[in-house]
Amino acid sequence: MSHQSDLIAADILEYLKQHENKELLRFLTCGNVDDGKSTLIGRLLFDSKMIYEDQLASVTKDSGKVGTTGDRPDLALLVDGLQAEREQGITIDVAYRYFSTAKRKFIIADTPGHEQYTRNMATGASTCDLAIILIDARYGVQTQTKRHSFIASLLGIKHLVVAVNKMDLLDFSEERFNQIREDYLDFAKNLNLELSAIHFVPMSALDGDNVVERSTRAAWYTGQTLMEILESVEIAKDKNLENFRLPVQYVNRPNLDFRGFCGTIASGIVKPGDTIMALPSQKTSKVESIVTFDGNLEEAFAGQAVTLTLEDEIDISRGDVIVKLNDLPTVGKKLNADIVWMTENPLVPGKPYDLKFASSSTAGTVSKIHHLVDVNTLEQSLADQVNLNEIALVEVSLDKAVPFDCYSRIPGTGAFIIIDRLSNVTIGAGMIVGAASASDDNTPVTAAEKARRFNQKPAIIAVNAVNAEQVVQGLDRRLFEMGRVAAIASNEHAQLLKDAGLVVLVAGGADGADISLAADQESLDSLIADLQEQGVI
Ligand SMILES: Nc1nc2c(ncn2[C@@H]2O[C@H](COP(=O)(O)OP(=O)(O)OP(=O)(O)O)[C@@H](O)[C@H]2O)c(=O)[nH]1
Repeated sequence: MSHQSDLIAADILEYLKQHENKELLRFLTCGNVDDGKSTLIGRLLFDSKMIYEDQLASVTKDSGKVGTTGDRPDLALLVDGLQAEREQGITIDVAYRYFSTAKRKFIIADTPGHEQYTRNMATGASTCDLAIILIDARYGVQTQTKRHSFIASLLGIKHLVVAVNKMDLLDFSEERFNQIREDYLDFAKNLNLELSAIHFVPMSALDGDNVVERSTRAAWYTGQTLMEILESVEIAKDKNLENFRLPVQYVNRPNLDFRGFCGTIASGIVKPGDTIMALPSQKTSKVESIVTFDGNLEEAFAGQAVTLTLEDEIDISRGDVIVKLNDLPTVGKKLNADIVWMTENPLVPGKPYDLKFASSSTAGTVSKIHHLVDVNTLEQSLADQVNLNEIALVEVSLDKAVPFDCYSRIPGTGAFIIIDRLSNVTIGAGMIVGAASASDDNTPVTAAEKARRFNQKPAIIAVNAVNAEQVVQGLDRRLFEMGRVAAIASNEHAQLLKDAGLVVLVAGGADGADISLAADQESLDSLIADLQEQGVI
């Protein structure tokens, strides 16, 4: 639903244009049962005039019968459609509500509390920019508050609003508010959160103090109201514009003359002329054009849905990732990740699962549980299995090497889901912490460390032989196994790679080949020995 605007009557096209260009903020609300979550959402909608009159009339009528607010409309009933379904036992993991104000568009992820909280919250939070953590001012920071905050930090939510609610019951005591803020900050310093990005707001969702309208009862509070925060918190700079990653969702080939790779840019910026590499094939080319519905773009960045066309006919399929040549993700078979377990059957090390990454799917196992994290106390403990709603740091071993990033840097290519092979249901979600090397399996190797190593001694293989594809596939595997990333390039791009300061070996073929090789194991071994001798790998 959208706010009322005079422009709707005066110039509907202009209104629609403005609306389309408004920034979208996704947030989620979390709190204990009865902290006032439904009342708060109802109040946000009501005070921003996003309730239709007939809805209000019906809520007012129902309030007398089933509400908890006497003869005032019980705004919690606005959020009741969901509740009714819950009571009928229909499982709804996350409900999304949409609204807009003159400044922004909003999506609220509303997750039911109760026993399955971790799973639900992880699902709702994974795409959110901001989380509202509700605290009942009478009870202060509770175990649940800590749990929600931990999950929010794990999922990389950058902005938190701690809504200290029901302040009307405590006469808007400044002292109580400050105490809660201190308690919360004391706990939050152990989390991966920027403390200065945490907002605290004293409010009464029931009476509307500091939700949309400024409270007259808390004159001591000079900060923003909740709505002011939601409308102004800076989220544009949360986007990673440094590391280009385009997971390919679809290959558009309407006729023989056009081949475009479509997807939503997970991070970074791309321009025509950029040299790119497709993973896992490691073929390189240059961006020819960035095509969108509204015409070609001079550049595109994180969050935009685009179609790239390339200068060369290279083979890229759905599930591949397009990256820039000078900024590659880690490619490997072992990684460390925080995982949230989402099903009754516990996670057991060694059991085969299917794992789905932004770019590709593969079979694999959890090879080691480093430790469980108690979501309430943040304490770590050893365990031989992970149960429903538990969170653990684990090592994952994959059947084939996949490209990946650290979740904290690039969530789009730093997350994966674990799928049950029989039921095809998602049973876990993982946030990648870094690569895990086979030789040093106790110490996580971060993606940055891996990149550093890679940059020191890159091994780029350029090929033009007829059977080179086959050869390089074998070579790739060996290089991956040795913890090195190799790249395949056409000869044309070999020069580009050289210009970029990378080591280039031209394998096979005639023109100017440094090394020629055939597709047999012996040649492969000798090539590897050569590379090792030269210190390339
Ligand atoms: N005094 C006071 N009561 C409030 C306030 N906010 C909510 N309440 C009351 O607290 C009770 C619980 O509110 P809800 O909004 O239903 O709480 P909830 O967190 O959504 O609870 P669940 O939907 O059960 O998860 C209701 O009786 C509300 O009227 C507030 O700011 N002040």
